[in-house]
Amino acid sequence: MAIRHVLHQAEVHRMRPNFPRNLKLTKLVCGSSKEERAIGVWSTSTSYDTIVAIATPMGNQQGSIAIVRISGPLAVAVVAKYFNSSKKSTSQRQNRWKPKSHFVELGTIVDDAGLIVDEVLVVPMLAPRSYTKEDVIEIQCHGGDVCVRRILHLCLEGGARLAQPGEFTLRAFLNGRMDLSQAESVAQLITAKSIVAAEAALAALQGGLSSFVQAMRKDCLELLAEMDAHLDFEDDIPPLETADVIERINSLCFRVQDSLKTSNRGRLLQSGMQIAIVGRPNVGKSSLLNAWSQSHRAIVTDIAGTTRDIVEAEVVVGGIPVKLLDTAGIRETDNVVEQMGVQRSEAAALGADVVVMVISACDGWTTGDHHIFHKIFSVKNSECAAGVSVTNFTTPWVLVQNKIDQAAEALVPIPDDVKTHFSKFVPTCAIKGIGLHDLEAAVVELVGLGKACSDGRQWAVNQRQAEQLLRARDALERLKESIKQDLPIDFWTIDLREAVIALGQISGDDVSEEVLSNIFSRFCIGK
Ligand SMILES: Nc1nc2c(c(=O)[nH]1)N(C=O)[C@@H](CNc1ccc(C(=O)N[C@@H](CCC(=O)O)C(=O)O)cc1)CN2
Ligand SMILES: Nc1nc2c(ncn2[C@@H]2O[C@H](COP(=O)(O)OP(=O)(O)OP(=O)(O)O)[C@@H](O)[C@H]2O)c(=O)[nH]1
Ligand SMILES: [Mg+2]
Repeated sequence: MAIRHVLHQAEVHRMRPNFPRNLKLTKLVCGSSKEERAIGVWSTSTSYDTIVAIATPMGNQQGSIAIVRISGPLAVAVVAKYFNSSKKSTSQRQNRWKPKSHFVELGTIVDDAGLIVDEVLVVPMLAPRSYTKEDVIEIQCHGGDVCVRRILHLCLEGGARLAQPGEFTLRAFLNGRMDLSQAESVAQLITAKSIVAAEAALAALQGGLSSFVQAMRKDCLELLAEMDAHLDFEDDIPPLETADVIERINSLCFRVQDSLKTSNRGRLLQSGMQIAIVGRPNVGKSSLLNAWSQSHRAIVTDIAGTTRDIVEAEVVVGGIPVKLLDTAGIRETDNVVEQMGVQRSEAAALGADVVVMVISACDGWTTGDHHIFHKIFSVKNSECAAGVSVTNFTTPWVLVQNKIDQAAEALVPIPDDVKTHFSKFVPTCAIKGIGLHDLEAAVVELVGLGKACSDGRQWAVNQRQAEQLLRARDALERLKESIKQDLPIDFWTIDLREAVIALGQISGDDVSEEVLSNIFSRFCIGK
């Protein structure tokens, strides 16, 4: 039968310091009935039951060692049922296993029938000195699915329940080990596909992003307190200095904007980057892809219209994986196959994170170039205007002027109205590999990959965090407007409160159950 505890809010916060204060919690459930398990990640993990999961990969890869991790008040009791320590003297004398925190113990796992299941190492980490701040026991057993699954089943029979995805880290968050942005970075670290991405996640895990956001939230709260004091005791305190308030809001806006700048980098670290190489036939797009990827992926001939389909090559730019897309030369054509190729080229350019447009330096800027540019640029821009990207990040365009070996001058004149839309101009000679270094440097700079090094900040915000930062920024902008229009202080506090809530959605101080479930359900089991 399930045991139910009814706890007061104060008691909840004593036991779970990071429990979001905006969530009303009237009842904590402790038990394992079907009905209670069906309540979901949130409700079950706010209870005090004991969870267990396999923390190491399962299935396809065969590891030599695997770890079963248990966390919760019954962790010691569950393991004690099955663990037979090789330190016989103590365990036999007291007839009960007494784990010593942070000391590894060798022994065997023995099932109810007395059969040895595996020889294991057990690592007890007793509350609060553990990842979840609860009693945690790790059982390190032999790899392969059999041992680890048998031990998992024993733990389940012994009184633990299977952990939901991300539930260990959810507990680490609720119990005050880390804030929400740090918890999110744990998932980012596990799924990182490059060293740079891992470094960014680690910087956030170490609290870089948390302290930045928490400092902003604290400043907002202080300002809010001053405004509230004015509303309550207007006559007793000197009036608010508008200039001072505006200055403080400006500083906040600047910091919000500063952190938003990392969001494009965050997106690219998470998912990699696609660069489309577009241009007229025969300007040297395929030669450029081959030179950049140091391969012969694409066929190169002096016949215009050689490339008909998208040709992909993988390179690493600024530490992140990049997919280069060589496309069919874009031109008006009656050939059906070539027409389809041209459509694919345009689609590739529309989906790319960076567009590299290649022209031939010996031909200069031709009407064909003009046509291609306007066609793709107008469609891509209308997408941005429609709000496809959260941070209004517009895709950078790079103009590569190829075949400089045959041109009279390195940089051909480009019409002014076109020139402004290109962020970088790079002269190259694809067949000799000249200018590729500059091209990479241009891309790194344009997508903000280099910034981490220059100001020492490595973390980058994810899409969810960027959305909240935008919300905070808009609220602060509205606040400035209200002050300028001399609206009553009540109006100011509405916007400022909104900024506080938005920042609290990043730190986890103000966060809905739905958002938490959403974040943690994307973790892997055992984390
Ligand atoms: N075996 C194992 N390896 C692991 C983890 C784990 O949980 N188990 N980690 C899980 O993510 C990561 C390491 N992170 C961890 C962070 C904090 C604590 C911890 O127990 N902290 C306590 C105790 C510190 C002490 O007393 O030395 C604390 O800070 O209070 C453990 C692991 C990666 N490697
Ligand atoms: N001199 C010189 N020739 C080049 C250079 N880059 C490419 N070429 C030549 O230009 C011709 C066309 O090169 P490709 O790379 O096939 O051109 P493309 O833009 O892919 O052409 P399509 O696939 O038809 O759209 C080939 O003969 C290349 O050897 C360069 O930098 N200098
Ligand atoms: Mg080609």
